[in-house]
Parts: sequence; C-alpha cells; structure tokens
Amino acid sequence: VVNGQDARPHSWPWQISLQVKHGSRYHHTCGGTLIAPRWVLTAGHCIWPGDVYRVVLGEHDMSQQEGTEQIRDVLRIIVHPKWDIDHVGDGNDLALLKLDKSPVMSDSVSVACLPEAGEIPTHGTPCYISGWGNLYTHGPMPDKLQQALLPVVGYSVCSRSDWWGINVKTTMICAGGDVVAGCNGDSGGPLNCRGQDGKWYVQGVTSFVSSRVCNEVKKPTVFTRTSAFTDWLSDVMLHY
Ligand SMILES: CC(C)[C@H](NC(=O)C(F)(F)F)C(=O)N[C@@H](C)C(=O)Nc1ccc(C(F)(F)F)cc1
Repeated sequence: VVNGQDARPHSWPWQISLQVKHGSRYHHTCGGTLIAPRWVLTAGHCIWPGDVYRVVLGEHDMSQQEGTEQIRDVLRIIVHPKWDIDHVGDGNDLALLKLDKSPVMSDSVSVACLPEAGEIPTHGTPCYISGWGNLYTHGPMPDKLQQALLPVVGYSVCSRSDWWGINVKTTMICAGGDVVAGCNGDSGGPLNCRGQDGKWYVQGVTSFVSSRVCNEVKKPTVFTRTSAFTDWLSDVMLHY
C-alpha cells in the first residue's frame, strides 16, 4: 500500500496472508479474505500451478510472533475458469482456497461480510485497502499490515481513454488515485467499504495497478467486484 498507515492490529480480522513455499520456507506472496470458516478468497493471479501455499490468519506484524497467528494448509484451489493472466483487463481475477480446517474465530480472526449480488459502491464511497504489499513501486514490504482510504472512482470516469479505457470492466471497481494505491503484494486482498448499516463489506479483491508505477495519475487501483461473482462463489463453496 502506497502512502498508507499501520492498521490498528486485527481491525481487518478477515485479512489473511497467502504464503508460498520456496525450499523449506514460506513467504508472503498475496493477501486474501476469509469469506467462510473454511474458505479464503484471493486473486487468480496469485496462483501458480505446482506451487504449495499456506494461509496465515490473525497476522499483523510479520516480524513478530504475537500469539494471534493461526496457520492453515490449503486443501484445494479453484481459480475462476475465465481468469487468464494474459488478459488481465478481461477480469475474473479470483481464486477460492479451501482450508484443511476452520481457524478458531476470535477478535483477531473472523469471516468477512460480502455485499448483495449486483451492489455497486457509488463514486466517492470511502473504502479502505489493506495489505502487506510494497510501500512504493519497487519498494520494501512492511512488517505491519497497512491500510489506506481509497475513494471509489466510478466506472464512467475509470473507463475514460486516458484512465483505464477498455481495460476496466463493470465487473471491476476502481479506487484511489495518484497518491494512495495498492502495490505488488497487496494482490488478492480486500477492499473494505462501510455499508449504510455501519458494517464493513468486502466489495473488492485487489487485482491490478499500473505496470509503470503503483500510484500513477489516472490509473487508480483496480479490484475485482465481489458482488459480480456472488453465484460463482456460492456454487464453488457448495460443491467443493
Ligand atoms: C495484475 C498483477 C500481475 C499485479 N497486481 C498487483 O500488483 C496488485 F497488487 F495490484 F494486485 C499488477 O498489477 N502488476 C503490474 C506490473 C501489471 O502487470 N499491471 C497491469 C495493469 C493493467 C493491465 C491491462 F491493462 F492489460 F489490464 C495489465 C497489467
């Protein structure tokens, strides 16, 4: 997250760290969201065939053992059938991970709320991105979970030719801008938006930023819109 701040520990208790095994060690590769006791939602572009993953829940400071961390193995990975890394602009950048067993729910670990099907946050809705991604383009990863307030940019603006043009679809949400943005390593994490009822909903899954700089003018961070995939999410969790 570029130009963010340390999140208050465990204030986004559905945020997870997706970690990939390299040799005998695991390291953070993407964010993700606990959307059901045994299911984590992340980005399709986080998944590479043949890699071994684990999920860390209740994490805050990656450099400390805080006693709230829970580690789970990934039993099964279902990437959206229409996701294609060579066509990022077509969307469908989602993957569902089934955990070997449910984590223990607590103040540090809980399931996120998802929006109603088709619900689109309006231009200017205040949403927070959260993640352990780079603090700036080609910059270092933070130890502590970061967050930043990213106002929603409506589709009519985001799809302008000098913005994201045809690379943004209505199955996506744009948010933030040239100051605050997601960055590499935030992939797959949640866009947390406050509803009228005062509860936080995960409206987006961090998908892409400019390949030039993370916080580029007229290239807001782009999220997969979760409310456009309600049926697919339900079908997968019911079936697998
Ligand atoms: C999509 C992921 C590989 C990667 N995502 C991220 O870093 C994330 F944190 F924003 F999620 C990314 O945006 N990487 C940059 C380097 C990139 O490839 N950006 C990109 C942006 C737009 C498009 C387009 F226009 F085709 F859709 C393609 C790639």
